[in-house]
This record gives sequence, structure tokens and C-alpha cells, in this order.
Amino acid sequence: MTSPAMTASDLDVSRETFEKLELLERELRRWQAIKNLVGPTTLDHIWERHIVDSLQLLELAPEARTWLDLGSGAGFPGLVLAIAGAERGLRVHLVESNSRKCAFLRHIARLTGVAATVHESRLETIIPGFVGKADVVSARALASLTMLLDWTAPLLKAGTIGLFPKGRDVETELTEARKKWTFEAEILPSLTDSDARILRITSIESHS
Ligand SMILES: C[S@@+](CC[C@H](N)C(=O)[O-])C[C@H]1O[C@@H](n2cnc3c(N)ncnc32)[C@H](O)[C@@H]1O
Repeated sequence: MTSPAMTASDLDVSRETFEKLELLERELRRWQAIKNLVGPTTLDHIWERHIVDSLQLLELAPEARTWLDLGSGAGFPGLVLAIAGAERGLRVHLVESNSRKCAFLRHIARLTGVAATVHESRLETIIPGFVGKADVVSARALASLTMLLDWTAPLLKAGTIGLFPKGRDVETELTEARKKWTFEAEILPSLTDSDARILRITSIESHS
């Protein structure tokens, strides 16, 4: 799936949002040549693998106004959500420890003018400041579910919704995480990969 085959109405976004997503695609291709921001094999499928895959999270938390994205990389899903959520007043906080990737995130945030704040830091440092403040926390391709819950439990306990895209091993990850945590998880289908799932976590308690 490449951009000429895609339209704003395919994605159900405004013309303005679509143009900003196209800009993100163009800049990612330009920066990739020198900065190697994403897995090279995913470049042939930027729209499907990265943009649409990120975009699908927005409707899973339509009321969200403050969104925390951990390990944002080149902006997936956080930057795409900041672009697509701008018209509904969404602000996205992007947490990324790699300075090359942060430079790219800041560059796109500046070019598009969307409400994205880049935190060039380790997520362990940033999370405490968002307890009771983030409506949603997301993380794609960052860590096992158990580790994500270890990090985000203080947020989830305070009412933040967790949205975690996961691959085909989701059941194994759930079994492992349930050894330590009790939580409510909806397992939602992914629109871009029939083997993948999205976990929507709404409450959590530790066993001990
Ligand atoms: C595999 S990449 C995934 C990037 C993006 N979420 C995606 O799906 O394309 C994981 C990213 O998390 C960042 N990362 C890993 N551990 C982190 C930490 N403790 N704090 C902040 N960022 C971290 C890495 O620098 C990397 O960019």
C-alpha cells in the first residue's frame, strides 16, 4: 500500500490531515537515507505498516485529549495520532530516548504545527509526571506486555487507558502478564494485519 493508492476518504480523514500524513511519509523517506529511522524493509509499506496501523488507535479512545506514547521511534503511533487528532484538540506526548529519532519527531511536529511534545528521555523518568494526567498511554513494538504493565501500572491505576498493539503471540503475553497482574483487557482486531491484535487495558491490580 503506497500513498498514490490512498486517499483522504479511504482513511476517513480531512484533506488537511491527509496532506500532513503525506508530508510525514516524504520526510521519513528523506531522513531514512541518512538516519535509518525505521526497519528498511518496512519502507515499501509505510502507509499500511506505519501510518494506517497507527491511525486505527485513534477511534479506540475518541474522548482522549492527553495521550502519552512510549518509545515513539519515528512517530508510530504517536506522531500520526497527533496529526490525525489535531482537529479534536488532542495533545500527544512522545517519549523517545534516541536523539536522532527525537530530532525527526521535532522536525515533523514543527512542519505540521500539531500539538506534539517530544520528551527526549527514558520513559521511566517521564511516566511519574503523567499519573492522573494522561487519558491514554500507548506503546508499539517496545516491550513485552509484562514489562509494559510494570512501567504503566501507576497510570492505569489512576484511570489511564492502555492501548498496546501486539503480534501473533498476544495470548502467550497475556498468560505471562497474568502471573503478576490482574487486569481488564479487550483483545481487538488490527485493521492492517490479520495476525495482530490491539490490547485495550482499562484496570489493573498487582497480585501481591
Ligand atoms: C522497536 S522501536 C519502536 C518504535 C515505534 N514505536 C514503532 O512502532 O515504530 C522502540 C523504540 O523505543 C525506544 N526506547 C526503548 N527503550 C526506551 C526507554 N526506556 N525510554 C524511551 N524510549 C525507549 C527506542 O529508542 C526505539 O526508538
